[in-house]
Amino acid sequence: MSVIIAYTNPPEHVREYLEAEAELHVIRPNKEREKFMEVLPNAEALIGAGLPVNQDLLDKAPELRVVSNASAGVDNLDVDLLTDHGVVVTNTPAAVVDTMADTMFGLMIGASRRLMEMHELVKNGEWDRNAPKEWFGLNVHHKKLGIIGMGGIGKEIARRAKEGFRMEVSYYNRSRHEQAEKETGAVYEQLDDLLASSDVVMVLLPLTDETKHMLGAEAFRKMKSTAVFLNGGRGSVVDEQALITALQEKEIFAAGLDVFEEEPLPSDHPFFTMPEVTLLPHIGTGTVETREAMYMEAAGQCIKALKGEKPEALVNEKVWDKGRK
Ligand SMILES: NC(=O)C1=CN([C@@H]2O[C@H](COP(=O)(O)OP(=O)(O)OC[C@H]3O[C@@H](n4cnc5c(N)ncnc54)[C@H](OP(=O)(O)O)[C@@H]3O)[C@@H](O)[C@H]2O)C=CC1
Ligand SMILES: O=CC(=O)O
Repeated sequence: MSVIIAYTNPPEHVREYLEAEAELHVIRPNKEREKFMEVLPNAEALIGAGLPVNQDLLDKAPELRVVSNASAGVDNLDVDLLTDHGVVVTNTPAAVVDTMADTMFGLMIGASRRLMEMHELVKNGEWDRNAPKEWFGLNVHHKKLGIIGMGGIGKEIARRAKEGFRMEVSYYNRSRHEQAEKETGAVYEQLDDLLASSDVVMVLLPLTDETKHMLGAEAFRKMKSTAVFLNGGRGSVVDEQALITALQEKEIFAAGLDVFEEEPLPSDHPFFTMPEVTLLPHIGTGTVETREAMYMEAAGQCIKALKGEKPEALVNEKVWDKGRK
């Protein structure tokens, strides 16, 4: 079995695991184009994060049977196309959950309490008096959290918000998840109701044709003027220009973002001059332990699929029942 891992320096135990199971090629496709093109024709599996896999790549990889994304999001892949070609797609939903929940709480407190603004102010030597009221933020505890996208991450956040922060939690999702409601105490609401009543609106949606720009001007107009808006899903789920306008017009209080329509952010982006926006560099899962766990999960799922065993994190269920290569 020939496996490509598209990564600069995979963790040693991941490399050892894969080498014991397959002929492994460690390649950075963008930097080692020639080497990548050389091994693609025989590659049966591709492990990577954010690597676009489209018709062009498929044409060059006729033996490809598995694409294992070392991320929860799969918007870099044309999943329908891969399914049509009988290629199994997997991702890493288990490894990301807890660290993403940590990140979102960091963003929630950071944006609500204006922590980054205060940090800059102290570092700039502007703390020369008792903190005046103009520096105050908003409470998080006992407030209402509205989660949009009640998947693995949303569920963990709901649980912690209820138990740890004593928040009232509601959620909006494509389908209602009664089991998650029982487990976390979160309540299902229609999107408009959630937007109008939440103190913190948190987006954890995947990017798909349906979710692109799902949160736009109309959504921001419905929110409280004290609302804090957070996005940890994908940048393009939000109409960024509409968010900028909503913040400038003070339709909402603040925003905390880990993901953007264009990444990295272009140097002239309006967010850079907006103190009410807390920015992270798409680092929701960026801890040493979790990145390693993501690559290990991706490697495990990949080898399982190559051996014909059904992976737990199968993205394209359809391919398993019919026409898998
Ligand atoms: N910032 C970062 O570093 C990270 C970002 N992410 C992002 O977070 C996303 C969510 O991750 P995760 O919780 O693991 O994913 P899940 O697949 O577990 O959850 C996604 C949820 O979104 C819901 N959903 C999908 N489409 C719609 C829609 N059109 N309208 C309403 N709800 C919808 C799904 O509903 P249903 O149950 O009906 O399918 C599901 O409950 C990832 O796809 C990724 O983009 C993930 C990890 C790290
Ligand atoms: O953005 C990261 C992911 O896991 O998805």
